[in-house]
Amino acid sequence: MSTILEAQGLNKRFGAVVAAEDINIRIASGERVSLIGSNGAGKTTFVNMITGYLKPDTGRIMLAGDDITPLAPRLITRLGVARSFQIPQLYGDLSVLDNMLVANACHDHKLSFWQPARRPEAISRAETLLERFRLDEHRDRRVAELPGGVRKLLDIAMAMTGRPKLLLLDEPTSGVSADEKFPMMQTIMDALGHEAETTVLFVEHDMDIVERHASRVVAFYAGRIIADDVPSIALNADDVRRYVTGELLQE
Ligand SMILES: Nc1ncnc2c1ncn2[C@@H]1O[C@H](COP(=O)(O)OP(=O)(O)OP(=O)(O)O)[C@@H](O)[C@H]1O
Repeated sequence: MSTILEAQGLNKRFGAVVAAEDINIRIASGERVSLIGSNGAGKTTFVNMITGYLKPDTGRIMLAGDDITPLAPRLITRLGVARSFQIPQLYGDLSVLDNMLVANACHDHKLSFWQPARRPEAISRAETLLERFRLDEHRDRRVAELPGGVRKLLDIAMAMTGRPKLLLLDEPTSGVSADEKFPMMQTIMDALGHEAETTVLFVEHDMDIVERHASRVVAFYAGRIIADDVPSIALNADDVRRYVTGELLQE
């Protein structure tokens, strides 16, 4: 498998806080990688450095062999890195379909008088994604009227309109009830299963979800990677049980 993302020696400090310390990681195309770690461990800092919202103090980030470290976030998005947010960034007054079409047009840079968002091929791609994310029944509803879980699914479906090489999900099921959480994650992973060219990195606190849906786990503590392996090994590592799941007492 070809390497889609490579981080080389990333360091990031905020004053005295070490948010990333010598992060080295290579991710192959098609992997489903879960980023785990307690609050403040450095997961979001890592995600923000990949998307360009934060620049590392030292180190490099390569996307499909190209150095993206100095690039602005919108250029990194254009090269194929998409993300969803803990709090979805949606247009409440527009319909679900129109949110999809705006996301698609923003990705294509084709939103203009001459290239309206409602092009047949854009509508067809949007409808396919809505179906895969089980959002088709909501197609014509105003986003402001939708429950939180549905909005989260829409946010991820919107991120997929441009067929990204790399999709970053920040706690996709946070804020969703325990009953909804597992079916929702299943829907997300089933939908992403149709997009074989997209590699997925997801931040997750629920270890049952990690075990079920990740092909690889990268665990952070105090800005460092303390485990990087398949779930059955990473989740049983002493440092992970000590600093992430709390199963062992901290020394
Ligand atoms: N913009 C910032 N300014 C100052 N400190 C920051 C900033 N962003 C992150 N930090 C600090 O860097 C450390 C790592 O934070 P980060 O948000 O990456 O952790 P996290 O693993 O994503 O945690 P959580 O699970 O709570 O989201 C924390 O100590 C945090 O307070």
